Amino acid sequence: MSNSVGAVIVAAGRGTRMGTAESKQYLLLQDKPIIVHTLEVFQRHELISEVVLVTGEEDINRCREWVQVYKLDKVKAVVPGGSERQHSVYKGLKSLGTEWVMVHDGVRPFVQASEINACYEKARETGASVLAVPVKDTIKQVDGTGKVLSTPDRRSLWAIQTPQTFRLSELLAAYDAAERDGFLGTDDSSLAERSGIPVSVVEGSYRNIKLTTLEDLDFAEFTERNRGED
Ligand SMILES: Nc1ccn([C@@H]2O[C@H](COP(=O)(O)OP(=O)(O)OP(=O)(O)O)[C@@H](O)[C@H]2O)c(=O)n1
Ligand SMILES: C[C@](O)(CO)[C@H](O)COP(=O)(O)O
Repeated sequence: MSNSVGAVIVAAGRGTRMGTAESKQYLLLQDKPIIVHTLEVFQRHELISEVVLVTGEEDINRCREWVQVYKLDKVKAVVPGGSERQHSVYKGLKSLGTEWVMVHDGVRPFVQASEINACYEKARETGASVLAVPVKDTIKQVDGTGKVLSTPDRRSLWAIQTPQTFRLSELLAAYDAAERDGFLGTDDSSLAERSGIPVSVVEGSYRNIKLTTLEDLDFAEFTERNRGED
């Protein structure tokens, strides 16, 4: 148990921005569902001892079948998610039994093994970590009418990805507090931050995109065809 590392892979979303009939995590990439590509990265990684997969209630059976077919024996549980990502993560966390947890989006299949190592090392060193990349564009804060309000200094802006790595007990406490306070965040770190957990960024790669809209699928096809093991 000491310093054991588990992963919660969330895949209970509907993929409305992708707009496909099939939920994006189940679309095929080189003949294999995207969620399987993601699970395989964690299955292969020597740090990871246990994986919890969170899916839609109606997808549990097919996901359990893929766990068998693709020999994903680190997947210890496939559990139903909730209406928001945060609710899905919370359910996954409650089914995990490791000291550390990496929360990862099921639709980020291009995370590298070396990035998982770097995230874990940073979390051990500083308390918690998130994989991230410096923003490439200039970012502006804009009001509801389209009026530009400010231009934050880009040097302090990072686009946040997953995995996000925490001590499981600390993240669960942060999730309990968020539920109590009715706080809804778009990532796990925002819940940890408000609980006073120090979180550090680990610089990752622009390839670790979250497959969100249709044009991301072209990138995914290209990247999967040219993927090498790191
Ligand atoms: N209720 C939810 C919502 C999202 N997710 C998961 O969280 C990850 C990131 O979410 P996002 O890309 O926003 O996925 P969707 O919610 O499916 O997309 P959309 O917002 O376009 O509907 C995805 O792997 C998604 O399946 C989840 O497990 N449960
Ligand atoms: C967690 C996340 O992937 C970090 O970029 C992101 O915040 C998820 O947000 P979404 O609203 O579910 O796309």
